[in-house]
Amino acid sequence: MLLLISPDGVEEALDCAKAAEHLDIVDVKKPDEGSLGANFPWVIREIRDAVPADKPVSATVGDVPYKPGTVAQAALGAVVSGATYIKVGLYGCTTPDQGIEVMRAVVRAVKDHRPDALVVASGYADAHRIGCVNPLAVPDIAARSGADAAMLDTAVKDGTRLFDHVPPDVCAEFVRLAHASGRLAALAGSVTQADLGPLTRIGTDIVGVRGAVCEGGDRNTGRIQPHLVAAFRTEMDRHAREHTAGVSSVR
Ligand SMILES: O=C[C@H](O)COP(=O)(O)O
Repeated sequence: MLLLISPDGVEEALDCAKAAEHLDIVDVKKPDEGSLGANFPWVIREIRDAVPADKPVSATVGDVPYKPGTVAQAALGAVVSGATYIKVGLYGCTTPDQGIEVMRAVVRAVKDHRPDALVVASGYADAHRIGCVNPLAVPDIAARSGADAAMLDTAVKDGTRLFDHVPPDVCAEFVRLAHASGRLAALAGSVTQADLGPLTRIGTDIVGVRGAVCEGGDRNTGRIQPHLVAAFRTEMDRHAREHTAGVSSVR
């Protein structure tokens, strides 16, 4: 499982750079503009320059409306600015067809410019609170639009967690559906170390984290702490080892 960490700007990205050996992807967002709030192009560029070249930079395009042209242009802005994972939060899409239309436009805009960039279709575990597409529709939206990954995050950051809205067995189905069409499965939403056991067991490819590696566990008032990133990774590695040992002992 890969660890994606979301700093809120250049200063925090520098703290991520100090913990670079413990993380896999640096994810640029602007939390005060929403769960998947988009940051400025120059911030993406500065963060790309600040983190080691072997660490991919991801950028969120926003909690987007059902406006395929607008979103495609924003996605192109993110990839031109140096991000190679482009995440789109399908906030304003109320049906799978709308999600597919938006994501097809994003895939074309991104891959025309940079074919090796990865496009991530993100839904929300608490979709019922905002009226957007059902979480289990997201893997199919990713598959039918040509996106590379299906993701879930929480839309409302009020302390409720991924598993409060989509329990582990449903997340397992999400991962299964994503894998069945050859997509990666990414999960996030106030994930803590306590969630790493189930996330590992169900085969999650990428876990996205911010609050759990911020001072005081607070994604808004706390800053990312390199030692918390290291501790999170240690716990991920422990679960990965235990899972591998468990799988081989039942063979
Ligand atoms: O993409 C990952 C998100 O930034 C997760 O943030 P969070 O752990 O504070 O919910």
